[in-house]
Amino acid sequence: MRSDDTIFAIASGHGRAAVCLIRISGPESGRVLERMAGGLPAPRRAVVRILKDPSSGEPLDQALVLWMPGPESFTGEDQAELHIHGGLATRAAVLRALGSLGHCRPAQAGEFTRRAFLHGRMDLAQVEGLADIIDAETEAQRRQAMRQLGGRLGNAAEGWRDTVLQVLALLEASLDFSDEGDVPEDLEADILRMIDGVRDEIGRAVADRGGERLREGLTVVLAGPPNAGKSTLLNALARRDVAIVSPVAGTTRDVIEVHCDLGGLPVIIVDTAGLRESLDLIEQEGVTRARARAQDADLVLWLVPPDDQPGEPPQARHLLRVGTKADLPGSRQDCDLMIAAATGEGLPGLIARLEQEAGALMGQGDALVTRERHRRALERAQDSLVRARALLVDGGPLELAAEEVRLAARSIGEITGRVDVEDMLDRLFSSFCIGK
Ligand SMILES: Nc1nc2c(c(=O)[nH]1)N(C=O)[C@@H](CNc1ccc(C(=O)N[C@@H](CCC(=O)O)C(=O)O)cc1)CN2
Ligand SMILES: Nc1nc2c(ncn2[C@@H]2O[C@H](COP(=O)(O)OP(=O)(O)OP(=O)(O)O)[C@@H](O)[C@H]2O)c(=O)[nH]1
Ligand SMILES: [Mg+2]
Repeated sequence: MRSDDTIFAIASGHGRAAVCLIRISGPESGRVLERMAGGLPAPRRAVVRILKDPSSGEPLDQALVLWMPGPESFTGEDQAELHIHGGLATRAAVLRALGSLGHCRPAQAGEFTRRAFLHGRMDLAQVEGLADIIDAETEAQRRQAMRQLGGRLGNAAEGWRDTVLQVLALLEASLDFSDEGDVPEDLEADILRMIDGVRDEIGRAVADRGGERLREGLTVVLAGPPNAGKSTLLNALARRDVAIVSPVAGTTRDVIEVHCDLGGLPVIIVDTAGLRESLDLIEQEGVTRARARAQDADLVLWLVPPDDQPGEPPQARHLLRVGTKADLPGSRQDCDLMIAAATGEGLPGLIARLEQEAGALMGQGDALVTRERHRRALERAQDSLVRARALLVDGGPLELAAEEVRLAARSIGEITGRVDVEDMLDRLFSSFCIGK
C-alpha cells in the first residue's frame, strides 16, 4: 500500500440511499474521470455526467461529478468525487468499474485523512478533532471537536514550542559565544521568565481534565441496596425499559449502561446489582462488579430506600445520596435529593443536578487537552522545563539545560505530530471509517 497510489472509497453511509458519495484521491484521479465520466470537467464545478464502464462503455449511472486538482506541482493531491445514486446494484457496478481500471485501489480506513495529514493539510491534533466530530453525540462534544479541528490545540502547542525553541536558541548562543560557558545575568532572567510562562500555561492546560471527560462521557453509577429502585431510575432516565424491575431483591446482576444526552453533555448511566452479601454466586459476582464500577465512576448516586438501613456506600470519587420511593412513608437520613422514580416525582430536580455536576466536571467544550496522548506529551514537556530551570538556577552544565529544553520542544511537537508519532498513526487512522 503506497501513499502515492490512487485510492477510492464510498464516503457516505453503507446502505441503500438516494445518493452515495465515492471519493477518489491520488495522481490518477483525473484519468479515472477521463475513462469513466467522459473527460475532465472544469475544476471545482459540479457537473452531471453519465458514468460508463471503462472497458464495455456500458452506462452505469447518471452522476454528479466533481474534479478537484491539487496544486500544479503535485498531482498526488488530485481529488475527484462521484455522487451516484445510492442503490446497491449501482454502487457495486461503479466500485467494480473503478477496481477494473488497474491504476487505483480501494482505500484503507482513514486513508484520505492520513494523506491530508502527510501532505501537511492538517496537523495531528486537527485529525483527532475530525475523528471527534464524527464521534460527537452531543452539542458540547461537537463544539469541542470543532475547536480542535479549527486548530485551537495545535496553535497553542505551536506557540509553546516556538517559545521553547527561542529559549534553546539563546542557550546555544551562550554556549557558542561565552567563554565561561554560562548565561549572562540579564539574559538568564529572560530565559527563566520564558520557561516559567510556558510551564504555567501548559500546567493550566493539563490541569483541566474536562476535555477528556467530555470525549469519553461522564459515568454516573446507580448503587444501593437491593430493591432501592436503581433499575426503575435507570429506565426513567433512559425513557425506555432497559433493565428488569421487580419486587424480588437481587434482580439485577449484570452492569447495564445507557448513554444519555443531559443538556448537551454525554452522560453514561450505569445500573448495578444491589449491594449485599449473597450466597448466590451469580449475584455475588454482580455485587463485585457493582463495587468496581462505583469505584471507577465520575459520580455515584447512592440510592437510599425508605424501608432499609442502606449500609455503607461503596468507595467513590464523588457521591450523591438520593432518597428513593418518596411516595412511600419512611425517613431517609441526610439525602441530597428525594425522588420517586416510579411516579417521576423529583426527577427534574435530579436531572438538573446531574447536568450541573456534568457541567462542572466536563466544562462546555472549551478545554485544550482532550486526549491522554496530549496530556502525557505536555506533562513530559513540563518535567523537562522544570529540570532545565533547576539546572540554570543552580549553575549546572549549560549543555544539560539545553538538552532538557530540546526534549521539551520535542514533547510539545508530538501534539501536532511534527515528531515521533509514527507508531501511533496506524492506531489513530484505523479508527476512522473507510472513505474518510
Ligand atoms: N449530489 C447529488 N448527487 C446526485 C444527485 C443529486 O441530486 N445530487 N442525483 C439525483 O438524482 C443523481 C445525479 N443526477 C443529477 C441530475 C441533475 C443534477 C443537477 O444539479 N442539475 C442541475 C443542472 C446541473 C448542471 O448545470 O449540469 C439542474 O437541473 O438545475 C444533479 C444530479 C445522482 N447523484
Ligand atoms: N412505590 C414505589 N416503588 C418503587 C419505586 N421505584 C421502584 N419501586 C419498586 O421497588 C421494587 C424494586 O425496584 P427495582 O428498580 O427493581 O430496584 P433495584 O434497586 O434495581 O433492585 P435490584 O436490582 O434487586 O438491586 C420494584 O417493585 C419497583 O416497582 C418508587 O419510586 N415508588
Ligand atoms: Mg435492578
